[in-house]
Amino acid sequence: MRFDQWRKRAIERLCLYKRAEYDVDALLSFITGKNRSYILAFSETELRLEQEEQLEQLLRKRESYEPLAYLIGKSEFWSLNIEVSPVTLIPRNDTECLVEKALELLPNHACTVLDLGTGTGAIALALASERPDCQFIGVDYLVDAIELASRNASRLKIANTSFIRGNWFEPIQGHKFMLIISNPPYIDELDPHLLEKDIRYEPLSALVAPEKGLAYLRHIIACAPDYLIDNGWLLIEHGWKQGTTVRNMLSASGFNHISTKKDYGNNERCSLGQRLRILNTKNT
Ligand SMILES: C[S@@+](CC[C@H](N)C(=O)[O-])C[C@H]1O[C@@H](n2cnc3c(N)ncnc32)[C@H](O)[C@@H]1O
Repeated sequence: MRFDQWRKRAIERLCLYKRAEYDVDALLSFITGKNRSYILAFSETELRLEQEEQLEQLLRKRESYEPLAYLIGKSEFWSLNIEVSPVTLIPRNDTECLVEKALELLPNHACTVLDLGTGTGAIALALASERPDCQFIGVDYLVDAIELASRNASRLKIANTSFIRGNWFEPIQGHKFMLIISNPPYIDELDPHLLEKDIRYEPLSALVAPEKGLAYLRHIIACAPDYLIDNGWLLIEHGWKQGTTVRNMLSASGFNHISTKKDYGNNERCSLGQRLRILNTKNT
């Protein structure tokens, strides 16, 4: 079968998807090793039999909503080509608003940043690519995620990152950071969206938190002041309905200059607060 014939049939089969054409071209590109321009320009090229078989298998998986990123093993985040795997979350476009905000918060001089629940390393790598003068440490409790993030760093040749396995702050005891950034799991385990289409394939370990989705947000916000230098910032992603609760948590932990940033869909997506210098008011 020719490229154009396979394309046409595959687009028809994925017609219920918003991005059917994009997905079909990505699969074709993944199997043939040719980019989209080549596929369109040389549309009469014949597929080999084994390529047709591989494409059929992938198309069936995509028809069952298996995410494209898992099928082709990569996803784009902040213009970086990130390797992904089902051990952790596929980086979301909305998370790029944390990267934007973090770049505004970072001072002009070199400093150290902690990315908690780093997954693929997407946030740390995006920031590190923009700020080669700073150091970025990513923590995740899954060894597979740490290996994935480290592979991404070496493939992208981003040297100012390191990835450590551990439970939230446990592996960085005694260290302090200018910025702590985190996209922790924050979905309530009873949220019906977890049963929907593509999201069913992503690991619950990256999505779900106890206490109606709030447990890890609460833990990170409560502990962060001990790991921030004076005037350092905490920037944390949360669900679009969790903004008020997260702002209250930040306030209860003594943060100042608390605010919330909306994502590209105009939903509250991340909140931030600054740990101001604790002044010693006693006259000694
Ligand atoms: C929502 S994903 C975020 C991944 C990545 N930062 C991103 O934005 O695409 C949350 C990540 O937190 C990690 N995680 C869950 N519990 C953790 C814990 N107790 N300590 C450290 N990381 C944890 C998960 O393995 C997962 O990779």
